[in-house]
Amino acid sequence: MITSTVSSKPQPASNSKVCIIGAGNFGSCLASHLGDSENDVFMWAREVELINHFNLHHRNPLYLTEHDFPQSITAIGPELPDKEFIAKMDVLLFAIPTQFLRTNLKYIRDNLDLNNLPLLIFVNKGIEVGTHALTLEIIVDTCGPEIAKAATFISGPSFAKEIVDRQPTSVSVASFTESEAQKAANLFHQPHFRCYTGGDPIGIELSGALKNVYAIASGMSDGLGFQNNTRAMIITRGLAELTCIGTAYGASPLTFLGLSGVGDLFLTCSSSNSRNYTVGYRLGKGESLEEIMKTLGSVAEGVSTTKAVKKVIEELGINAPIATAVYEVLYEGKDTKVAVRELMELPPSRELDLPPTAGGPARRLLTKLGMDSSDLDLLMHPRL
Ligand SMILES: NC(=O)C1=CN([C@@H]2O[C@H](COP(=O)(O)OP(=O)(O)OC[C@H]3O[C@@H](n4cnc5c(N)ncnc54)[C@H](O)[C@@H]3O)[C@@H](O)[C@H]2O)C=CC1
Ligand SMILES: O=C(CO)COP(=O)(O)O
Repeated sequence: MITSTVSSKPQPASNSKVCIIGAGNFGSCLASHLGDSENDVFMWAREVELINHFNLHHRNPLYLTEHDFPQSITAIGPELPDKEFIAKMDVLLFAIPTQFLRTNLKYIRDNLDLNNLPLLIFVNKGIEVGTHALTLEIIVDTCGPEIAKAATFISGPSFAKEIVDRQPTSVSVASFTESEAQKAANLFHQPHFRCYTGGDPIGIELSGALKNVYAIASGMSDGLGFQNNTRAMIITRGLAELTCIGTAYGASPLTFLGLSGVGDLFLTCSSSNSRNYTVGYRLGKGESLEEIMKTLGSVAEGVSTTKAVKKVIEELGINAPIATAVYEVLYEGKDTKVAVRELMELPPSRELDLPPTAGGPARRLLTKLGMDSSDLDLLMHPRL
């Protein structure tokens, strides 16, 4: 396992000071989860009305509106936390959509002290449009390699609403710095919430981002009126595509069999509680993407990620027909029924073929992180 040279704080115990950047469905869900176990939680929001309402009523007026939040949470904002505030935090957790992360990190970078770094956790599931960068790369670009190596990623089948209802849930937690992943796992662990640690942050990031694209495909199929066989086909072929893209990228194929991979793929492809599934379902019913986006009321990362994935697939020279079909429906106006017919008319092919040459994008990312090619072997064959 690779280690970072930043000097991070010791294991946060309960009574840790946690600052969550983002007060949407997942940010406020995690604030509630961590507030439940006696941490001092500060939840940053952009919306002044949300902050005032939350501090008065311990309810979020915009997201998870029925939930009573623990008294130990204080809403802060709309200015991002300053250096003095961050210096007091044991944990800084980012729960905002991927497309807004770079701007916010650029600001926060100047307020981070490398000699007294809080545990940094990222839970967003997407790929940046334009750069097609993973979150790890956004962190290297904005905060430098040492902070990126210490960053920890949490991903897996975890609807916000079900976590606050204390439904038994498990997630994957990965970092290049094992001790940071372990700290995050200990922090989040509760009787209804289990964490499994691993050393393939690139793999868990790719699975979290890509499953959203297949959730759109699955929703589309259900919206068109197809039934269980078709959904099972999309989930299974989606897993094959996802594993193929991820392996060519430089992640471990085994990661895609974990909670962040098949676990989250299965969840979001089969539930109308998923926003990405819902986007697909409504497209299948004939609504326009524009109308859906205007009325969804919450982020569906798969919509922007599909654009970035198209670039990744092209660069890798990978055949990913389902992701390509989703792109054509979302961005080239292809009719959903035509997309399905074309997919079904593809010639027979081998069921599972992992790409022979692997690892270009991951190798470039590791170079940015100051790691070498032997680290890629570690990444592709990690101790999961
Ligand atoms: N909702 C869920 O069950 C889960 C969500 N996630 C991931 O967490 C991330 C956040 O998702 P949600 O909280 O569900 O989204 P949401 O749509 O419920 O909330 C988005 C939050 O981001 C904030 N935001 C919007 N634009 C911003 C900007 N320019 N700068 C800073 N903040 C901005 C909004 O004010 C809001 O607080 C996404 O990447 C999502 O895929 C991951 C696991 C589960
Ligand atoms: O990632 C999620 C649950 O694990 C949430 O999925 P949606 O963003 O599609 O709602």
